Amino acid sequence: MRLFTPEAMRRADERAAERGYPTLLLMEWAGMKAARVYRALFGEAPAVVLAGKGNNGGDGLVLARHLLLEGVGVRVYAEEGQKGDALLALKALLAHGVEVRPLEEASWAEGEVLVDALFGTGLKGPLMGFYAGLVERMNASRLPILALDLPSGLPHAPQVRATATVAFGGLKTPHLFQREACGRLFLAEIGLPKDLLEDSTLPEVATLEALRPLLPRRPLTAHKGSVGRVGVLGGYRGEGLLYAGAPLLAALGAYRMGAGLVHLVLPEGHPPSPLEAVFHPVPAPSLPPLKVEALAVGMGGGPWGAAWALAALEAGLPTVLDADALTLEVAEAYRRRGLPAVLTPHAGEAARLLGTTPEAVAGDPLEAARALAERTGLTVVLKGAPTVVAEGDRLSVNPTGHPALATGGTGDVLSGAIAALLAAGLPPFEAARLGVFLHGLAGDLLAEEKGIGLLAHEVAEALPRARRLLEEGRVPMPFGVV
Ligand SMILES: NC(=O)C1=CN([C@@H]2O[C@H](COP(=O)(O)OP(=O)(O)OC[C@H]3O[C@@H](n4cnc5c(N)ncnc54)[C@H](O)[C@@H]3O)[C@@H](O)[C@H]2O)[C@H](O)CC1
Ligand SMILES: [K+]
Repeated sequence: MRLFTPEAMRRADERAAERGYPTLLLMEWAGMKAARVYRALFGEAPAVVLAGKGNNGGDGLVLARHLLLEGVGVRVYAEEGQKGDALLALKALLAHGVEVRPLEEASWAEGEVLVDALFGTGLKGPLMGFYAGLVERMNASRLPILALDLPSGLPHAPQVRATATVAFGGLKTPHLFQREACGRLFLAEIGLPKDLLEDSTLPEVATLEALRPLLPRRPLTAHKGSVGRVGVLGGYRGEGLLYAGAPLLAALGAYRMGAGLVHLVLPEGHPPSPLEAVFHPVPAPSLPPLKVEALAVGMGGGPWGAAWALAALEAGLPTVLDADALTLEVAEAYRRRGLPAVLTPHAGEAARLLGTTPEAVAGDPLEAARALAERTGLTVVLKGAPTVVAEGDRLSVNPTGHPALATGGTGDVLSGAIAALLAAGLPPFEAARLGVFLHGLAGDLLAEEKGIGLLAHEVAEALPRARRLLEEGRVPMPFGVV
């Protein structure tokens, strides 16, 4: 599945029109499907439709007609000046004898549901004046709001804070990156030809269908040396012992993602855990002989982070570079050796590597991940909500994951999990997408059971369940499809 920018969606629309597809049909399906979602969420509750003069407003006028036909009370306030399909939608509604009042008179009462059909993908710049005021009044009303296509105002502020949003045709960037404003998310298929939705120049939204075939198969004859062994190099022994748990959590992540054996290379005196690992205490960052197929490097390394990474380079293996191993010098060394390496920065680390601010990275994570992949020539996992995976000109946005994952050590578990998939033979882009998806799903499963307050080792423990759900094709979609 692809992630659209408003421009890309408009392009798909235009190409359908060029082929002779009547765009009024798209609007009819959009309004009809949105009315279906409305009924499922709000039943018989009366609607107040607030419609702009563009096609987003047109969708709202179609929805109003469908609700009316189903016997739901509807009051419509619309801006003047409809053209094209939106004008036809207005005429169809008026033919039913509905009174359409000026938007300036919009008011509502307890028990009603607001339908936000003010602006969709055609919005240019932030809302001001009357529209900003209207959106603020809608949000202050405390009534449920169903947003059509996009909560009006997105991607800027102010914006409608919707109870639910129905995306038409495809998900657009704000649906995943400004999720909070969207409430419950639904994706409505509106009849666009499928090939127009499969534009390979657009980022991917990672789905069950795309990731399931990547899961490494485990034959009956498997043994611990045949399913992928991982080496974890990290930890620091100097002034204080920082993040002593980090490499141990990476080892857990690797084991729970199916590694046959995990070797832990740690500073002498480091607590040895988990019991299942093979320990290699060393006085300073170095690479003992290891029989492994992939490495995870840097966790808890502190001032030793880059030294661990440069020592690990000699193994010539696929490697996950995390935390303190994330420097431009290290990335350049891996690129020059032509080694498949996966960098796993959060926004702060990515900003440091790109020479910008964490706010700039958080403001456009797709672009930041792409730029970092270009700058380093490596695979980048930019951790966030949502996490973005970038390699060359490929971008993948991960739809799983829960705010409960925002806790110490979950990133270390992720690095170990990706290393296990590299060790099992997956190429870096595939290992990263699959690891990120399952790690997020493990968080979703746990958060549903326990709520906020997860521990990173519990996320590792939930990885096998996430993997099984994916294997069986039973991963719940993070959005409804109508
Ligand atoms: N996905 C699809 O294939 C389909 C989507 N549909 C819907 O159409 C809208 C996009 O419609 P468009 O007419 O291009 O734009 P809008 O309705 O979002 O708004 C245009 C309207 O707004 C004015 N405007 C722009 N910026 C501002 C601003 N900052 N302040 C005030 N006014 C502004 C502009 O002048 C226009 O008048 C899409 O989201 C879907 O909902 C189709 O229905 C079917 C196919
Ligand atoms: K809208």
